[in-house]
Amino acid sequence: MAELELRELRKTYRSRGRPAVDAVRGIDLELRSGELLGLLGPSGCGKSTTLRMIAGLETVTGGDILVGGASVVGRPAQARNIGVAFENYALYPPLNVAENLAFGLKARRRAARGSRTDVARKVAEIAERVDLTGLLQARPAGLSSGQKQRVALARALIREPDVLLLDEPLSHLDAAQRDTTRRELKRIQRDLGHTTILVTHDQEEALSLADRIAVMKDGVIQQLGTPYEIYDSPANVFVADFVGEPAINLLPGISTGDGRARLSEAVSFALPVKVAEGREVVIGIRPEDLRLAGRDGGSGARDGGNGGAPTGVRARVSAHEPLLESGIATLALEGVVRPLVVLTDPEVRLARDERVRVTADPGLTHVFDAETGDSLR
Ligand SMILES: Nc1ncnc2c1ncn2[C@@H]1O[C@H](COP(=O)(O)OP(=O)(O)OP(=O)(O)O)[C@@H](O)[C@H]1O
Repeated sequence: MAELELRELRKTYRSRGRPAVDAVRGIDLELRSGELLGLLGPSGCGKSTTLRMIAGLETVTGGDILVGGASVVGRPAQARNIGVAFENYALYPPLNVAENLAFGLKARRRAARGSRTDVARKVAEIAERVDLTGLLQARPAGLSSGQKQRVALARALIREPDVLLLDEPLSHLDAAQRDTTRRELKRIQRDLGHTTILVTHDQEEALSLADRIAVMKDGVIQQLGTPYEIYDSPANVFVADFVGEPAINLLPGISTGDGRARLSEAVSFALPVKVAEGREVVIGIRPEDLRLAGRDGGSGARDGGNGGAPTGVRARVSAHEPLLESGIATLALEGVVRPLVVLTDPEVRLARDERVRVTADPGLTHVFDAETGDSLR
């Protein structure tokens, strides 16, 4: 049985004098027990609305939410046993860390008739787990962003929720803190085994933390899969473009019918699948999947070898930015409007206007229908 299940979940915001907004348009999701699912998408795609409906902070327009097989729709937030750690921490400034952690528990203790020592023991336990023991007497104002984040997480965890919801948990942290906190978050989630949804617009966060990722756009899940599936086999142009840094090259072309797509008179690339002649496509090639094959100006404008002739598509260097781990070259292809971005080895140095050749492995090339944007692989 799925620990958390969303069935055809919908939300339409209606406010007087303004057009209705379909924020979530019928999404289906099933989370296994202990799974961490990343809900990834651009601002306004409906991530927070989905999270708020699960938490019980927003009404549901249609569909169902099941926790442990039972519907929670209509139940107030306090009755759902769902832990939420919000982006803005929502800590109580006059209370110290221990009191902030105890706050949610105390309300429950009254209901469950738990003892005062139970609360103190739980606070100490969870503080130890998330490395807050030395800060229990501190007030929120005196904490760093990373520490506040850990308090917010601990407060969500202390109630031993069935489901944990994390809303942009790393967004206020600087790069160094983000790295450490990300690792800690993963460890804590693994250790405690909570079924978790992590909402983020940051692909790196989703790719590194999540067991599976649901990519969302305009209130619809575009693709659900493991980070590898999302990255290696994007379902459409949107997912391909949203996931990957630097972004995938997306180049319009026309299928020649013999396994290639023509981008211009001079340039064609091999396709991973056969596509009918004349069909308009978009070719997707990730910058790291392109190789510089040579630095001469000879003839031949096809990728792949053909009997000793120079291989690769001819290109001219528009810019090259050598970086520590790899460089980024921007190339111009003859007759092609869009630039081609290629990752280069760290030792490579390219001059502006230098002529090079570039090859793509058809096995790593993506092809999409130009009209629908859907993958044809
Ligand atoms: N209370 C509201 N009333 C009307 N429209 C709303 C309300 N809350 C959100 N929306 C709209 O619903 C859509 C989805 O918003 P939501 O906040 O869920 O997106 P999001 O993906 O979480 O974006 P962000 O990352 O910016 O928070 C947006 O078009 C937004 O403007």
